[in-house]
Amino acid sequence: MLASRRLHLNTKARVSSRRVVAISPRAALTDSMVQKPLVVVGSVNADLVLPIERLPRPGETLAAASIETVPGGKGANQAAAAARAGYPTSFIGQFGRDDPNATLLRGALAGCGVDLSHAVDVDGPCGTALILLQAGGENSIIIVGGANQAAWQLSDSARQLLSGAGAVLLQREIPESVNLEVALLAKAAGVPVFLDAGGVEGPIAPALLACLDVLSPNETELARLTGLPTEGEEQVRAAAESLMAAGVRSVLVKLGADGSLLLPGAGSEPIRQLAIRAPEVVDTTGAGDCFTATYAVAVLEGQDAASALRFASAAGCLCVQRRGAMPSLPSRQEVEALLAAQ
Ligand SMILES: Nc1ncnc2c1ncn2[C@@H]1O[C@H](COP(=O)(O)OP(=O)(O)OP(=O)(O)O)[C@@H](O)[C@H]1O
Repeated sequence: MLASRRLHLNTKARVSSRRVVAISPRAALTDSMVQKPLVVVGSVNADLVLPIERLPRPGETLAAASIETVPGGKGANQAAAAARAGYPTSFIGQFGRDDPNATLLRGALAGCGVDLSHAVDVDGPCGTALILLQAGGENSIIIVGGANQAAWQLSDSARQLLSGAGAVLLQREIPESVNLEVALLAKAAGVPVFLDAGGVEGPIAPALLACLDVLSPNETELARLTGLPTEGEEQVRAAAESLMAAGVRSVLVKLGADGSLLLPGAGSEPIRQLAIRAPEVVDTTGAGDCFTATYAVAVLEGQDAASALRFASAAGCLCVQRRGAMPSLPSRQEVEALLAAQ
């Protein structure tokens, strides 16, 4: 989360945004789907985290205080978040066959309860992110796509899983052609498609936009995707509406400590959810992944849009109070306890 991209909302906007409109986000998400798994197709990375005072200048060598390898990647984070939230979740992704980090990554996902039976091993390294964590909290990140960007071939069993899923959740850290293939397959089977806009920064192809039931950008991604300003709630809403005009069914904008804004669908009023106040913000890494995934879980469970937003906000609030991405994902019990305390 970039501090500079946060909205400055006026009081009027905040008050009016508290209005709750009970509406089912998607007619397709009926009770009969509750037991069908959420299938996350996406990236998995080994995050190499190096705390440093500042970035080295060209030709300069600096010492890092430590190096830590932690599981990450938007696909893996989102799969882990959904599973931790108590929903049956499968992950379709690619691990580097000869990369020792693959064991760590598989173990972390399995430990969160994610079904990995449709994940595959490919030649080469795992996706890897070198995270230069500077004093003051700023991150500079270099990504090696590795297995995430290698050739993908969806197996027949993976296709079957996707066709019978409760919903499919995508991000933008694997080839966009794979996202399109999966989205088309899901759409043909009547399976709702969620896309978190995080990852590659380019435009989304119209054919992919037309498959999306839920597109979830943060306001920076929203501005880049639409070419429109997103400096205040009205601008965010207008930019989100332009995505709906391009064929997306609903848009869920993440606004960091300012909460979120959902445009549930044509003819339905936007729903503004304020963030649940975190007593201490330790690390916002992964909050967006946690939010999108837990929103998908709540929708799959049949919660109405306003309840689903509150559920995801509680999960996001808990996530920012702990360090790391995957290690900070809250359990179902923690989310429910926080909601009960509101
Ligand atoms: N400081 C905070 N306090 C409480 N809740 C927060 C805070 N930051 C984020 N959240 C919750 O998490 C949600 C997602 O966070 P955010 O908007 O930062 O996503 P993001 O920009 O995609 O994050 P990232 O890229 O860091 O994963 C917010 O909509 C909010 O509900």
